[in-house]
Amino acid sequence: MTENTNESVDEIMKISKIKFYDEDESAKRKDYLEWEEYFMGIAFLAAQRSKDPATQVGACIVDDDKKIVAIGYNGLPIKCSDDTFPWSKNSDDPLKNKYMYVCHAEVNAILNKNSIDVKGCTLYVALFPCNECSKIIIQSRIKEVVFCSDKHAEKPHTVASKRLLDAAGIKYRQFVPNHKKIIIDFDKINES
Ligand SMILES: Nc1ccn([C@H]2C[C@H](O)[C@@H](COP(=O)(O)O)O2)c(=O)n1
Repeated sequence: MTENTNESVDEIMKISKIKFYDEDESAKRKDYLEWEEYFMGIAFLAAQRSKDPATQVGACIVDDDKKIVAIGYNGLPIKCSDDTFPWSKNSDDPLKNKYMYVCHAEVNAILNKNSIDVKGCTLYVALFPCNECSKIIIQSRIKEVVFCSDKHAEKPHTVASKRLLDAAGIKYRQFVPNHKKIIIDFDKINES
């Protein structure tokens, strides 16, 4: 009985290693994007839609089946013209700065979801979420945040944000890419 079982395990192991092709000539491509690079790449691509001249942020929300359920980037609310509201950040008059008006990428992604909800999903975002976004991340029951940059780690809005996420038991971790750059070349498809 034991012998038979071991034999079948050996058989399965052999079958799982069978290659139906010549290894050198037809193996799969090696420098494909890992899932996390793909999701963060989508977030960075979405950021290119942002009209903010200083900082473009994108977010991509993914469910447990690795399906993208939401994408967003930082921008003005619907019907608030990109050409009417200010994009500056250093005016002494707060009403002349963008901060009063811009919706953050994370919030836009959550509001634009194409699923019923984002419960249990993972949020990929270029910049660590601020405290206001974290409140909404928590309330929408996102389970994990993967961020690229934490360049505002010392600022109160990031410190507060981490306190909120920690209290709510939401995990967050920094994205570690294999590829430092992803290039989109619209001409490449015409090659070979
Ligand atoms: N997690 C974040 C952080 C920032 N944003 C947006 C909000 C502004 O449009 C811009 C930040 O402006 P800055 O002061 O860096 O010029 O990025 C976001 O969407 N998500």
